Formats: sequence, C-alpha cells, structure tokens
Amino acid sequence: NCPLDLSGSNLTLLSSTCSNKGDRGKCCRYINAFVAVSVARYANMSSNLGVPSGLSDICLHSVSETLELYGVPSNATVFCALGTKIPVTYECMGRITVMQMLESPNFEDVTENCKLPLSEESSCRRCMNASILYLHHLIGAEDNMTLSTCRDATFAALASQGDNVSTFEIATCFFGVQELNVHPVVASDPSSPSLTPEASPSSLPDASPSQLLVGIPSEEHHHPYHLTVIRVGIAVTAVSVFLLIILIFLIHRKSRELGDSENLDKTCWNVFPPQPIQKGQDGPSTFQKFSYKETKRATYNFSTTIGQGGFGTVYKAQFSDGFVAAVKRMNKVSEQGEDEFCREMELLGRLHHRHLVSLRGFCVEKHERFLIYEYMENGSLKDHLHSTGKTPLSWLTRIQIAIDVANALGYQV
Ligand SMILES: Nc1ncnc2c1ncn2[C@@H]1O[C@H](COP(=O)(O)OP(=O)(O)OP(=O)(O)O)[C@@H](O)[C@H]1O
Repeated sequence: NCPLDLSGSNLTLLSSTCSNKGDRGKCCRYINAFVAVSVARYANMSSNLGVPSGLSDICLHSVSETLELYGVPSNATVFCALGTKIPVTYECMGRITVMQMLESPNFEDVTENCKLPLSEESSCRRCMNASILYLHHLIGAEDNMTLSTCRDATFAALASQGDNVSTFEIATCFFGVQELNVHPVVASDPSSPSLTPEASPSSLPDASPSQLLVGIPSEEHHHPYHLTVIRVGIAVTAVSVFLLIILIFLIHRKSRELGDSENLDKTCWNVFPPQPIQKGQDGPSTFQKFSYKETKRATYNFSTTIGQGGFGTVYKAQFSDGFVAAVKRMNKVSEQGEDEFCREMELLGRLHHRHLVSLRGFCVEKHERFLIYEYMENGSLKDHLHSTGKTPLSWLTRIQIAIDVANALGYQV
C-alpha cells in the first residue's frame, strides 16, 4: 500500500479548479501542494523525503486514482506531469532524508524565517525570500527541475517538523494556493477526526487503511460533487415523471372529448346522413355541423337570448357568412337525452316545408348540444295571438294560418 496520506486535503476545490481549462497552472500548483503535504506527513513518520523507490509507481497510481475519484479530470494529472514534474520522492542534490536537508548550509535561515504564522503576506514573503536564498546557495545554476524538487524537499523537511495544521499553512505559503485543507484539525485535540498522520488507525475502525492513506472516500462519506449529481438526477427524473403524467392526462382527456363527439356523429349520422337534403321547398336547406367556436362567436358568447323552451334556451346568432339563426342550447343531456337530440335532428332535418321552421345544423362540444334553426324574424305565433302590444290578426289571416299549420302537420317526408 502507498503510505502517502491525502486525507483532509480540499480535493473538491482541486476538482473545480482543474475542471476549468483556463486555470491549468493553478490546478498543477494545487496538485503539487497536495502531494507535497502528503510527502511531508510521510517524512514526519519516516524521516525520508519521499516514499521508497519500490513504492513510487504504486503511490503515483493511488494518488491519480484518488484525484479521479474526487472528480479531478484525468488529463489534469497528465498535463501537470504527475510522476515526472510532480514526484512523490524529493531527492535534492543527493539528499534523501529530512536530517540531510536540515543539516544543509543555511537551512537554519529557512527555519528561522518560516516560523508560524505564515498567513500574513509579509511573513510568507520573508519565508519565501529566505528559502530562495537558501536554494540559490544550495544548487547554484542548476536546472529548473532541480530547483523545483529542492523547493519541495525544503518544504517537506520544514513541514515535517510540525503538525497537520502547520503543514497546510506552510504549503499555502510555499505553493501560493489557498484553502488547502477541508476540516482544520487541531492536532492536540484527541476527540477530533483522526486525519492527522499521528492519529492511530484504530480510532477509525470503519475505514480501511488504504482509504485513509490516499483519501479514498468511504461509502458513508459521499463526495459533495457526486451528491449534487445525484440530487440533480433525482430532480430531473421527478420533473420528467410529473410532466409525463400531465401529458398522459391531457391526451386521455382530449381523446375522451373527441370520442364523445365522434360517437355522437356516428350515432346521429346513422339516422341522418350528412348530405344536404333538397325537397324542392323554398330557401336553401343545407344541413351542417357548426363548430363550437363559431357558434359561441355568433351568439356573442351566448348573450343574445330570445326565448326559453322546454328543452333549453334559444339565442339569436349571426354567423360570419351572414346566416342568421336561432340557436337552441339543449339543457344538460343525459344518455337518454342524447337519443332525443339525434331524433330531433333526424326528424327536423328531413322535414322541409315552407310552414315548418327548418333545422340548419347542430353543434357538439363536450357534453353540450346545440340545434341551429333558421331564424324567424316575426317571432312566435303565440305572441301574435296573445300579446297585448301587437295589432290583432284579422280573421282571414287567422284562417289562413290554421290552414297552413294543418298543411304542415299533414306534411310527410
Ligand atoms: N327559429 C326561431 N326563430 C325565432 N325565434 C325562435 C325560434 N325558435 C324558437 N324561438 C324563440 O324561442 C322560444 C323558445 O322556443 P322553443 O322551441 O325552445 O320552445 P317552445 O317552442 O316555446 O316550446 P317547446 O320547448 O315545448 O318546444 C320561442 O317561443 C321563440 O320566441
């Protein structure tokens, strides 16, 4: 197992930083800092400036696997050259132990100038200046790679002398990155979560040693990124199911309405074919189906009441083609009423006589039924016979009306 310990490192921040392609330099600084912190922890226990060469590949694999688990894109570790530019062992000019670094010339200047706290910009700058000077004396005109490895070795040697909190603080200054640790741990507090290298593994019985060391989250401790993905997934599914239910409901309702209308059409057309019937009587007698929309518009939203009969209210209607009609809105019909409606159409639709009001069509909307008649401008006979405001009909006219009514009654299709 790799002994490097990434626990407590703010890998969520690393993940979001590395997901931003414009922040690649910062992403690499963070990866470098986290690896350096884990090397410093290991140095604290082993006094070595990195893992033994036999473990180097295993550790690089473990570290990149852990980073990936936390959502760090795999190409970030490749881009930052984890393993070459960011090694897990800091051999600085032949020095492989903490002691060798501490005993190197002028290191005491680094120790002296890098005393905590380093959170202030001025104190961090003082520490960095001392470190640069020290490295300058130590490696002279060596290449950047050596400079970088020795800088990391200086950090590991320095940080290995303190506890977990100071390690993060020194790393913040050395690598110029903020908020490296997730849960600041007070090393002296025995009740705090056991994430420090000094903590006994037995205090975390549920976590496997490899999970602790390379920071792999245990099953109980889900990463916030994954939790967010799960929550978003649940929300999207819930909304989709909800919309689907509404859609099914609307489709069902519409098809029921269409079914109602179609059934009626079928029933009624069985007894009354949808062809205009010409009987040689005066006036056009085209029978048709009117839409609810045009009927509603023609009656000004059913505001033109002209009478009330036993089967419903009658409205005057003016259709867009100029046709003036009397629209009878049937009282809410039962199934039996449906037959009634069809029979009325069958009967009146077939009768075409100059002394009979002709039925010109019908309209069906959900459970509403309308019969549309030719409009009789002079009102009902009843009004002419009984209304006090009208001029009384002459006896000749009355006899003629009686004859006409008798003719109409005697008329057969
Ligand atoms: N084609 C029409 N043209 C003009 N007014 C009409 C027309 N049909 C009906 N009306 C008016 O609407 C009123 C109600 O007519 P409706 O046919 O519903 O009932 P009714 O003939 O009086 O009685 P019943 O319901 O028993 O048939 C009539 O009295 C009349 O004033």
